[in-house]
Amino acid sequence: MSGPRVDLKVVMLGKEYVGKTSLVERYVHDRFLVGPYQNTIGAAFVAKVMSVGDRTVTLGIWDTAGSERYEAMSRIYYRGAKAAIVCYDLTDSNSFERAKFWVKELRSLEEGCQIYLCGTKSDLLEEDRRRRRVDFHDVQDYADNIKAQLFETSSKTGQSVDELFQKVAEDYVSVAAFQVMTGAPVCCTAHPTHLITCTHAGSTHRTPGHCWLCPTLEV
Ligand SMILES: Nc1nc2c(ncn2[C@@H]2O[C@H](COP(=O)(O)OP(=O)(O)OP(=O)(O)O)[C@@H](O)[C@H]2O)c(=O)[nH]1
Repeated sequence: MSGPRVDLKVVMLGKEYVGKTSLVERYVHDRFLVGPYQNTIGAAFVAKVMSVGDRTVTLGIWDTAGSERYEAMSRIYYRGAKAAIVCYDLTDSNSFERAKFWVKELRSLEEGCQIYLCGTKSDLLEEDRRRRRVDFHDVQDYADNIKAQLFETSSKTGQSVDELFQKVAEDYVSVAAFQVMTGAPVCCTAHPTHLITCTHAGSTHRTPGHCWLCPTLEV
């Protein structure tokens, strides 16, 4: 892959057991792990390089723990994220309430973060439509209201998983292109010392900010 490099921090949020880790596993390793459920502790990080047109995009994905016990930690991980994939389980209405909680929080604390709502485990509905507990049209209305995009995915079959992450990257690249045109700060790459190099209107300078590799550090 060639072309200008773009780094994009993405955070996965949502109630425990909704399938955040499985979504990342399917996208990054194209696999679905069977076996006993293992909850995420704190958060896990994985990077995936992909392309959008002539751009090389490195997605730095933070998979947070859904358990409310780790709620305070999740806040650390979404700081500076440019995209949040807020997951809920299509067969669990409570998980959608929890998704709304995260949306509210992101909207008030992380304004620059684009939100993607993701209804998970769609394969379970293929097996039995009556298992759906979150209505598609209700969520679509909600998504329109909060200016989010909506996907329904299955990590088991892979349905719409690549499309979701591809859209996240494409949206970010087009926002960055718009910022180049308007002269707004655009492309921040992590510096080894955790300082941020910011390319702004053609000149490169170091500026305070968050390192997408290390969300806890502020300089
Ligand atoms: N049928 C089906 N099961 C899924 C799917 N995605 C996840 N699961 C199952 O749901 C359970 C929870 O999945 P995880 O990916 O660990 O959920 P999580 O949201 O990361 O959970 P926490 O780490 O606790 O926040 C596991 O038993 C998965 O196998 C899916 O698309 N279809």
